[in-house]
Order: sequence, then C-alpha cells, then structure tokens
Amino acid sequence: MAGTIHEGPEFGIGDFVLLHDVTLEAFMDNLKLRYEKNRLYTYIGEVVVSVNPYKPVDIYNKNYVDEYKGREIYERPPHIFALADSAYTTMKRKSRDTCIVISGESGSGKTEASKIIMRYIAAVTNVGGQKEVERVKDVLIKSNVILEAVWKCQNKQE
Ligand SMILES: Nc1ncnc2c1ncn2[C@@H]1O[C@H](COP(=O)(O)OP(=O)(O)OP(=O)(O)O)[C@@H](O)[C@H]1O
Repeated sequence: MAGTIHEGPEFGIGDFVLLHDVTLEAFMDNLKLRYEKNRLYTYIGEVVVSVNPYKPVDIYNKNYVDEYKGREIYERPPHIFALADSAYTTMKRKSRDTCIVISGESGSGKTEASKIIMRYIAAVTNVGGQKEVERVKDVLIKSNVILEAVWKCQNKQE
C-alpha cells in the first residue's frame, strides 16, 4: 500500500535485482507471492514488471498519486506511478522528449498501463497543461484501436 516506505519480507522481493536465485522458478514464485499480497508491480532495476489482475484494483486513486508525486523511484513500493513520475520529472528537468516502452503479450495490460500513465501525468501537471495531456491521451487511446486492427490483419495474412 502506498504510504509504506519499505515493504516487509512478507511481500517478497520488490526488485528482482536482489533475487538470490536467478531462476525462472524463483522469479515466478516471487511474482506470485507479491500478487497474492496485492502487489502488481515489481522492479528489475528501472524496469517495472506488471501482473494483470483482470479485476478492478484501487491503487490508482488520488492518495496514490500524492504518495508518488515528486518522489524518487525507490522511496515507495514498486508502482507504475513511480515510473511515470520518474519519466515525467526527467523530461521536465532535461527539457527533452522522453518515452516509456510498454511491452507484453496480447491482453497483458499494455493499453491499460498507457492510460494509467497518462492519467497520472494529467493529475500531476498544472491545470494549463492538463487539457493537452487529456488530448494526447485521447489520441493514444483512439490510435490504439487502429494499430490493433492493422496488427490483427497482418497476422491473419501470415
Ligand atoms: N492494471 C489493471 N487493472 C485492472 N485490470 C486490468 C489492468 N490492466 C489490464 N487489465 C484488464 O485486462 C484487459 C486487457 O488489458 P489491455 O487491453 O490493456 O491489454 P493489451 O496488452 O493492450 O492487449 P492487446 O495487445 O491485445 O491490445 C483490460 O480490458 C482490463 O480488463
């Protein structure tokens, strides 16, 4: 839960870099343990591994936004907001475009993740910038449908 700076051992390992046994079994066991404790996110350094819960989860509300806003990535338990905040802060600090690469198999939650990130950025942006973030979010969501259709057509032809 947001608000807890350090997670106890009951939540498994929050960063796979700290895993003792680098085996698929140990990796999956840790993911499973964390998921059972409602921890959808686990780091591998600066990469965020996300498990799709396939059910509504109350971990994206304003309290969570406030907990992650302006924090360093390791100050709070692993969360997609930490990644979004880090990318956003870096973009502002360096005045350079930045990107977050989201990958995973079909249905793994990529579209949801991009919406969650955009919503977070809209929430932490000043009022003047919020409209633009909303516009980009809408373009992103609409373009996703087209991209998906093209991708499915291509795969049918193969
Ligand atoms: N963080 C989440 N919380 C709750 N449900 C989620 C979350 N992420 C994904 N889901 C559920 O999983 C479904 C599939 O997710 P999504 O559409 O984002 O997958 P995708 O990776 O974009 O799939 P595709 O590649 O086929 O477009 C969503 O409709 C939603 O029901």
